[in-house]
This record gives sequence, structure tokens and C-alpha cells, in this order.
Amino acid sequence: MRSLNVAGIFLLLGIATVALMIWQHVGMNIQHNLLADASRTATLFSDRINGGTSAGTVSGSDGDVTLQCNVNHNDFTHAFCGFTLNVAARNQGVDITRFNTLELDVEYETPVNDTLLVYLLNKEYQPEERERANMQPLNILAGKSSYSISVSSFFVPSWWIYQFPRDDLQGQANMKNVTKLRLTTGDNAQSRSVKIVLRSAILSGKAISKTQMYFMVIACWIIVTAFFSIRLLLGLYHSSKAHKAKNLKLHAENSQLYVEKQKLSEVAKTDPLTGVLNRAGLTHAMLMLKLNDIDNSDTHSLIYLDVDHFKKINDNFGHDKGDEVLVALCDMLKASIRHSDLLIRMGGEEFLIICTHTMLGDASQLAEKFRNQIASSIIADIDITCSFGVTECRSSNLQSAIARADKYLYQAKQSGRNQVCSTLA
Ligand SMILES: Nc1nc2c(ncn2[C@@H]2O[C@H](COP(=O)(O)OP(=O)(O)OP(=O)(O)O)[C@@H](O)[C@H]2O)c(=O)[nH]1
Repeated sequence: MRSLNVAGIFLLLGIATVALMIWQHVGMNIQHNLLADASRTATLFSDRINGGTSAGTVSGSDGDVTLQCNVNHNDFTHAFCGFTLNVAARNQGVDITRFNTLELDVEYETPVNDTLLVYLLNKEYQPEERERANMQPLNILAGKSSYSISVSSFFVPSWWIYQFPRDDLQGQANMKNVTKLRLTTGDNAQSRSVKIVLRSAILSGKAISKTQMYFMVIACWIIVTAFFSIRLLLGLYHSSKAHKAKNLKLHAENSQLYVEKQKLSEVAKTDPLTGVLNRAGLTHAMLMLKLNDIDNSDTHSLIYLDVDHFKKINDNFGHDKGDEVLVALCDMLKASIRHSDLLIRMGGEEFLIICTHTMLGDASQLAEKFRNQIASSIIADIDITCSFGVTECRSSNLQSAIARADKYLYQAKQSGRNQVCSTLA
């Protein structure tokens, strides 16, 4: 749902971008009629400012501005003639930088070849009060009256720079506060009679320039992309944090479970009454012995022992006393066997001792030692004896060796109990 929203927003943004570009290209047109908005005072502007003698009149009718002038050649200044038209409404100049072109409908009647100079005078107060002359010459063609001048092609003529030599940016066109439009004859200074008729001067452009539009569009894309990127990164950061916490929790739970499993595994292998290995522990021990400790060449011995007449102990002293006897017997045996030997409760009052790396003779002697020790001790306040079956085994046939040991134990029982029977006998 969230990704759909993001895709939808980017789709909308894409559509809006394309629509805006098309609109900017075919629409968004703005125009400013310099003749309509101005207070329309047109005045003669000629070489008389420099001491020349050209003379003429400026008149206006039906929105036109007409100049009739006799250009009089002279030897001391450039002869020219023209007019200046005030285009500022209520002293507020026109910011022409918003426009792309100046469309002029103008006729220039002159008997000689000449250019028509178009000026846009920019009123400036810094660093001093002056009118910057932004100028563009027009090549007048016979029969043509409509001219389109690119606003960006206006430049400051060298005579103006010469007049204001103090400003670093003096040569740059500035058209942010244009107050006057001026048309004058051009470079041809021959004496002649000229007529200039200005019918319209229209600035045209776009409400939003291409540059502005691209800037806005790119800014929108950057903002939207940054917004979703940050949101995505924050989401990833939070989910990775949550995953990390979950993983840590799982790890802790796993560790706990592993400890519990180890404990349960130990409990499962241990006889709860005596604390020695049970049959499950024997299986584990067999695996361990086969895999780790014993190779086939090793010889081990088994001592299978059983408390004699244990039923009577239970019957005479109670089951709890019987338990006590079993626990005390195990304690005694545990204290006597080696660390590498294993003591297993096979069930009831039967126990198996696996004597690793022990020959039959030594195991028989050990069994005899246990028998004697038990018979001569008072265990849990009870005088007990045990019968023993001893045999030798190799790791590969432990099960059959247990059966053999059990057989010798049975033999010991049959032979009167409190004795050791083995293969040796
Ligand atoms: N107190 C106690 N008694 C047990 C336990 N496990 C088995 N027994 C008892 O041990 C007795 C074993 O009796 P039997 O199998 O007849 O053997 P026995 O009386 O020792 O006679 P022999 O083995 O022939 O000398 C039974 O009465 C069982 O109930 C135990 O964990 N605690």
C-alpha cells in the first residue's frame, strides 16, 4: 500500500512535470505594450545636444509616434535625429528582464542607406543617478516594418561606457528599471530628410521562464525524492533495529534453551536417586567410548553387581531405608573407582562398573576388593553383601559383554551370593 502511494506520487509528479513543460512551451505568455502603458510623452532627441543643427518635430496620433526630421551634416559632431518616448507609468520603470523579445512595428523612411538605433534607457541611482543606454541597431529593410529584437541582445554602446568610466560593470546591459524607449537615426550622418513612424512596441515573454521552471521542477523532484528516501531509510533503520532486537532475544532464548536442553540431557542420563548414570547414560557412555576413548585393541572389563536379598531390606526396614542403602552403596563405589571408570545403575539394586583399560584379572581383584569392603562395612546402618559377575570386553561387543557379566552375576547368586564369579573361574 505504501509503495503504491510512493509510485502514485512519483507518477503524479512526472505527469505534472510534463504538463508544466508543455504549458510553459505553448502558454504562459505575457505581454507589455510600451506605448499603451506609458504616459506617452515623446520628445525630439537630436545632435543639437552636442551642438548640431538637425531639426524636426515629434507628433502622436492613433497611438503612433511620428518623427519628421532634417538631418543636417556638420563637421564637428555626428549628425543624427530621433525621439525619446517615456514608457514608465507613474515613474515606475519596466523590468524587461522578464521578457524575451521586443516586437517593433516601425517604419524608417530615409533616402540613404542607414541603420535605426533602438535604445532602452534604464534609470539608475547607484552609484550615481544616470540613464544606462541599452542599445541594439536595426538593419532597416525596404518594405519591412515588423522587427523582433531579442532582449538579451541589447548591449551598452562604447560612447556610454566612455561617458561613465567609473563603474566596473559599466558595459553590462541593465534593464530592470527601463523608463524610456528611444529611436534614432544610425551611422549615416549625411544631410537628408527622414521620417520614423513607431506604431507599436510590445515586449513579450513567459510568466515563468524556462530556467525558473526547470529550477522549480528539479527542486520539487529533489524534495519529494529526499522525503521518500529519508522515510525509506528511517523505515529500514527502525526495522533493522527491531530485527536486531528480535535476533538478540532469539539468541538469548536459544542460549537459555540450550542450557535447559543440556540440563535435561544430563537429567535424562542420570539416575535421580543415586546420581550415577542410568541405562540412557550407559548408551551415551558406550557411544563416547566407541567414538573417543577406545579403539578395538583396547581391553576393558565389566563388573556387574547386585545387592543380595535387597527385597528383605525393603521388607524389614522399609523402602526409604532401601533407598538410603542404594545411595550409600553408590557413594562408596564412586569413591573407590577411578575417574576414567563408569558406574551405572542398571535398574533396581543392580549396578555396572565399566573399568576402562583394565584386564580381567585386575577387574576380578577389584570386584573382590569391593565385595570384601561391602561385606565388612555397615552401609546405611545395614549389614549388606553383594554378588559380582566380572568379564572382559572390547568396545565392539560391549552389549554381549554386559550379558556375559550378568550371566556370571547370576552364577554368583546361584553359588550362594556374596562372591565374585568371572571368566577366570
Ligand atoms: N528401596 C528400593 N527398592 C528397590 C528399588 N528398585 C528396586 N527395588 C526393590 O529391590 C528388590 C529386588 O528384589 P529381587 O529382584 O527379588 O532381588 P533380591 O531380593 O535382592 O534377591 P537377590 O537378588 O536374588 O539376592 C525388589 O523388592 C524391588 O522392589 C529402589 O529404587 N529402591
